[in-house]
Amino acid sequence: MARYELVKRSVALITLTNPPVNALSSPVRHAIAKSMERALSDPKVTAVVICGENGRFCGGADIREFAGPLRGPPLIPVLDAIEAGRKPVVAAIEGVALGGGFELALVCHYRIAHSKARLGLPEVTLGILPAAGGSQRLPRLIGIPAALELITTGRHISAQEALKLGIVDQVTDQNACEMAVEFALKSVGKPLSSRRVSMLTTPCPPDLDALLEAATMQVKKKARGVMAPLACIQAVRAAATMPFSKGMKRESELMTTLFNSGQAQAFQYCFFAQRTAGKWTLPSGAQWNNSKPREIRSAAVIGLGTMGRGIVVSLARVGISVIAVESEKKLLENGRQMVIGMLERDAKRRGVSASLNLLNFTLSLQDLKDVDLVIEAVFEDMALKKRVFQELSKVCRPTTLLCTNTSGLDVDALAGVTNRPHLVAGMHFFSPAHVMKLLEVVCGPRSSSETIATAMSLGKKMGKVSVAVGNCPGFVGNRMLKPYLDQATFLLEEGATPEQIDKALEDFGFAMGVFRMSDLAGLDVGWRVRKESGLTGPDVDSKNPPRRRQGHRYCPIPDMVCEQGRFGQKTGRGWYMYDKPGDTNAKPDPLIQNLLETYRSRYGIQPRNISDQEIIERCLFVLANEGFRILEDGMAARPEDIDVIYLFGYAFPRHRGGPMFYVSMVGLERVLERLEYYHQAHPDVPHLEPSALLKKLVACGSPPVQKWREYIKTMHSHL
Ligand SMILES: CCCCCCCCCCCCCC(=O)CC(=O)SCCNC(=O)CCNC(=O)[C@H](O)C(C)(C)COP(=O)(O)OP(=O)(O)OC[C@H]1O[C@@H](n2cnc3c(N)ncnc32)[C@H](O)[C@@H]1OP(=O)(O)O
Ligand SMILES: NC(=O)C1=CN([C@@H]2O[C@H](COP(=O)(O)OP(=O)(O)OC[C@H]3O[C@@H](n4cnc5c(N)ncnc54)[C@H](O)[C@@H]3O)[C@@H](O)[C@H]2O)C=CC1
Repeated sequence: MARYELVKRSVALITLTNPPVNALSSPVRHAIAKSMERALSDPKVTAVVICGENGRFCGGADIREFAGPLRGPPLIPVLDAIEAGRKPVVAAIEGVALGGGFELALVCHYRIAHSKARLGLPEVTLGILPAAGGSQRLPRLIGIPAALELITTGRHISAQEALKLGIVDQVTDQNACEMAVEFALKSVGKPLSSRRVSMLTTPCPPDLDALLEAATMQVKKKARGVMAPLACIQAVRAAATMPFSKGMKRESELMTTLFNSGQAQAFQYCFFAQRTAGKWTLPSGAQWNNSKPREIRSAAVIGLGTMGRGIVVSLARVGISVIAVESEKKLLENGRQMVIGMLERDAKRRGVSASLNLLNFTLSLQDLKDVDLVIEAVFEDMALKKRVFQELSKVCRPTTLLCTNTSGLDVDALAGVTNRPHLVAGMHFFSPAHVMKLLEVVCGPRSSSETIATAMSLGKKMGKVSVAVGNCPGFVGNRMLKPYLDQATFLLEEGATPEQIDKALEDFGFAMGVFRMSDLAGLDVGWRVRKESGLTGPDVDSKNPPRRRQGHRYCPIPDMVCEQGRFGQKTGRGWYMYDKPGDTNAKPDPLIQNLLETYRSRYGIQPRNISDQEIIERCLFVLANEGFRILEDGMAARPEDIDVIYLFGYAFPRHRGGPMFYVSMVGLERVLERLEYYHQAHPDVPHLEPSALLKKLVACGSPPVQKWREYIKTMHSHL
């Protein structure tokens, strides 16, 4: 877990050896403590260098250990002993120094970093704070404003920035370990007291209170209801106002509170869920570690509308040459200008040059003969998409992968019109496609393992979090969204207002409630889908009983809003009103209140007071209930995949862990009981009926979410 060697006759070289990231597990902490004791007591040793094996200094605490009781030596005394030692200790930072790894570097007397190294205190992203002295030492080393920013955001910084801030003493392009040994030899005999960061006085700005207040306002606005950044600010205040030992006590108290809050568990669950999601499997036994992806050098995107443009940008910025196709000259020119503008802005932001030379624009599918992969993003119209796929099948070479960005149509039906159904899959991006991190990779029953491996790997290359899902209407994310949206509108019928529902969801942690979000996305999109699926329209409305469609309860209020030309922010009116089209500042609209009152009185609905608790339960329990059905149907492999989809595609608050983790924390028994209650009250809403899997899990004693997979015995697994 750590190797000890004597180099240059007098330098003890301690190498952390815990792949893949040299995390500070219990055996590693033990090995560091023992190695330091040995180095400090050996008269031959005049200096010490600490480094990590395989070019990675240290990725911090072993996060898996947070789930159990502390074993082995605690980290703080191990670190204190390094700092207090009478021989100079140099950290040789290659790869990463994160969290506890950064704190380990901070107790060393000198820090040498490789130019490609990245440093940071990402604890806040795990729902905790740097509690091995990081919150107390960093402000002493670099001052309050810089430390506050790094600790409250968890941002990773480059070696160059670390040098500028005074965190590292030297940056090198050569072997950092060898440089550190040379450096250590030169530092022998120099006084160490000024190198012990805990002994420094925190440089305290005169406007400390105002600074901390501004930081508090900022994190409250950015991360509603999240405790960790606020605790980080309090810890930094302690570093500014207390002696080191008292500050350490405060740091530990704050850590204990966070550890016991439930939020830390949610964040840590998210960390592992994100990594688990990449580990896809297919019923054939093919999976992530036994299937080889193809290399994609060239691609084509068909349709340069909202989605196509972002997809072109996502591909081009990772060096893939793209042919973009439109149906008309004017649309092609418009799309071209939009894509170039987006790529230029993106490149400027990242400080690189825009890869415009990778782009080609055309009106003819004939130009796609030689591309490795195609992503179709034309209108959501099955007949049109089938025509495009038939044409592609004729034009593209037989090995070209054909993917669709459909948000919910049958991918296998598209595969069926081609001469290569095994090379067809869904690549479902989220809007805006060059910004949103989620990619649902839709595995049709005939998609080959190579096709899925390639789509997943291309997603990763584009910086997306890719999740493999089965082929069912709406796939995973949009399939779950429908019952959630339905509940929100049913609550409007029953007496709630858009503002009240949004506030309840925003207090829960969503950055935007469902109605504000719908105004941003555009209400016409859903309206078109409802019209196309026969749920609304003059013909349908006149032939169906009011407030019922296809045998179930139906709320026509969203259609009525659209009929008034209220499509959301873009028209300056939607569920809210805006000063002008395109404005983002949503204000309650008396016309919507009127519409709701008239509607209720027309149907004889007596409005009632609806509590925030009911809003949260009905919207979110029904969301998770559909998630259980998706697991039963085998359309998602595990609850973690559903949570990742909601975290990255629908901005579910991370401190709640995702819909499935959230209900597991509420308690499955309680969720079942409330769904039964609401279903009894609304028997014409089938989505409220508790799913068989939820009932089964409760009957089996409500196991933790990580164990649900053992209980999901699907008849027809699609993944
Ligand atoms: C009642 C309680 C009271 C409490 C009292 C208070 C006293 C407490 C005192 C001391 C506490 C000390 C706490 C501490 O030290 C805090 C920390 O250090 S928290 C950890 C901070 N570090 C991080 O957040 C880094 C996380 N990792 C990453 O960001 C990336 O993995 C990294 C950039 C390092 C590498 O990225 P990449 O190459 O893309 O690889 P992967 O991300 O895919 O990871 C590969 C593999 O490794 C696993 N892994 C990564 N980091 C860790 C880790 N820190 N611990 C465990 N495992 C880790 C990752 O899961 C992957 O494995 P899979 O099997 O694929 O999942
Ligand atoms: N808008 C969204 O938020 C999301 C949409 N999607 C899906 O992405 C696809 C595209 O959606 P949007 O970009 O929103 O639609 P859009 O209407 O903005 O763009 C579609 C584009 O396709 C072009 N097009 C139509 N037929 C064509 C043809 N034969 N050849 C070349 N170009 C053609 C149109 O001219 C138009 O520019 C749909 O399947 C949609 O369901 C998926 C995720 C999110």
